[in-house]
Amino acid sequence: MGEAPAFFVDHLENGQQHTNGFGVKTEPEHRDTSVQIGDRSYVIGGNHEGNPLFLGVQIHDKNTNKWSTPTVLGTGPKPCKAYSAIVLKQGRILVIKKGSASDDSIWFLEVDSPFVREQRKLLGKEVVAWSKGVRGNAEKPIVISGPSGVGKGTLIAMLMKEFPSMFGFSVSHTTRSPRCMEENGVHYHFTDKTVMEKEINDGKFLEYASVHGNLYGTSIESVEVVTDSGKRCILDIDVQGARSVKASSLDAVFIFVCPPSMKELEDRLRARGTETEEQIQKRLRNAEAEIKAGESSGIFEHILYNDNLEECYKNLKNVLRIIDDAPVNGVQVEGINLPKEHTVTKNGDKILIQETGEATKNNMIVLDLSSINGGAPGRTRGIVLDTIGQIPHIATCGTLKVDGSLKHCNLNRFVGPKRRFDIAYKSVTLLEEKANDGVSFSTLSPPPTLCLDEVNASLFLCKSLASINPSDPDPVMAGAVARILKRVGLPPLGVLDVISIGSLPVLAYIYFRLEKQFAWLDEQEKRVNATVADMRARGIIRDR
Ligand SMILES: Nc1ncnc2c1ncn2[C@@H]1O[C@H](COP(=O)(O)OP(=O)(O)OP(=O)(O)O)[C@@H](O)[C@H]1O
Ligand SMILES: Nc1nc2c(ncn2[C@@H]2O[C@H](COP(=O)(O)O)[C@@H](O)[C@H]2O)c(=O)[nH]1
Repeated sequence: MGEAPAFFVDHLENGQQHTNGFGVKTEPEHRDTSVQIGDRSYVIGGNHEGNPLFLGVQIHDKNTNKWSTPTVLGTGPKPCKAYSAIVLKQGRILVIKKGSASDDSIWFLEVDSPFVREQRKLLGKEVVAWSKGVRGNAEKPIVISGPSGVGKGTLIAMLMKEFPSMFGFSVSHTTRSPRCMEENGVHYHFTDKTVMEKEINDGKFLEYASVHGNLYGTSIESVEVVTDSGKRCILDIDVQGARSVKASSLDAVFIFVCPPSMKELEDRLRARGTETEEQIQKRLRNAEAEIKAGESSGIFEHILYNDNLEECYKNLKNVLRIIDDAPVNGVQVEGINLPKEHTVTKNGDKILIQETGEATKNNMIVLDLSSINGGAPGRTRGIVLDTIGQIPHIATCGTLKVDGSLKHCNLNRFVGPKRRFDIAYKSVTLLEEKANDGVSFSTLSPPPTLCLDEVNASLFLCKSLASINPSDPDPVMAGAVARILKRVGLPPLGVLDVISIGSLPVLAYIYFRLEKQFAWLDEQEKRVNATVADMRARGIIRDR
């Protein structure tokens, strides 16, 4: 039997009032939240440097007893009245806005992620980064690189024309002059070198590089704008930029486009007629190094050869596994509003959000972070939210004989209302799933709430909503059972183990009430034993 309890209920008390000596502007009815990571406390609340549109973040260092305001990268959430915060792996804090609209409630504050560490080094100052949580099956952004004139822009234009609701283009910044047909804000954000350098220093760029003598860069905002519109973001950037994005947490698909030959590349550049002879020569010189890097740097998962345009476009669509013109990026199937007043409980990658307050309906929501990807800069994608209603997720429950300790509990046979199981230590076999065949089963468990009042120990077999990793018991069920326990005023439970019914993984939760009511239990057991004996005689259950 697994060691129990394996489940840690870790209620974070939020809404603490902080005196930080730093003058965080907090409205009286607004509550700050503080989380501790190592020697640092991160206080989230109020507004950032007096700007009412940006949620404030302050850091308190225990060692120096000093407060500091970090440079905040990415667009953060707007302030609201209160937050829940939970420390996640990899230097990230999950921040849930209380009482916010469903598409604005889940945020991640990166305080020591690889991206933040990199930016801290680059900018030489304290940095934190926000990324918004995007629900649903979000597709990865796409980075397309290749030498100038190979046809990247042409391929991207074809893709956006055929699938207008699926893809959005990340509009880069550049210090080069616009070409005659180019529009500011559409093809590029044309900018001045000093302005762009300042913005780079302020941490506004996901990546930037000097390309063919000009500065080019992707601002964090450009990527966010596309992602927020529900589209899959395409970045047309050079190999240096692709390298930077690869090192970031954008988690993109990287595609490199090669020309059939240098001669053909030169012909295309000349035919385009947008560069002077000197610029063409420079671009061609750079092309050789780019192609070499593109083919051998390990950055790119896919290399496409753009000889015949139609063919190359078809290959691009194959690589992107495009099926139809459905919106793909972070589109919510249904909006689940998080309760205004709630507590959060963390177990592995799952966060249980339990409604609290006077008018509570006892709703519970599970925020599954096991499939998240991306992060700052940009969005954290792949969040799954599920609601848990009342008890029905507890499929079956029954009593078990306990000889005093969890380690020695003896799981005998258990008969459910319409199912028959053969329960042995750590395994449950579903014998039959139809009605009782005339065998009069006594269901050991009345509805769970009653059951808890009347027995000294109960085993709950809980159907899992999703597949269960044995080393990561599902907090959904733990939460559901915890709620029942709370209702009947009983202390927390321990997770017994993950077992399986056929191929269906279930969690077995055990509750001990080491006092009284043994008589009832004994009576129930007698009934069960009689039933089991009857079933064995009829060959319905078998011995293990
Ligand atoms: N397969 C192809 N065969 C012939 N011409 C092509 C092909 N693909 C693109 N072209 C042409 O080559 C020229 C360069 O293409 P495009 O502007 O798309 O290149 P690019 O890779 O985006 O260049 P840059 O990096 O400079 O923006 C365009 O005139 C385009 O019409
Ligand atoms: N690193 C980045 N490279 C970029 C970006 N936007 C465009 N580019 C690359 O620059 C060259 C030249 O572009 P052109 O429009 O002047 O022909 C091309 O290879 C682009 O891929 C950027 O934001 N970052």
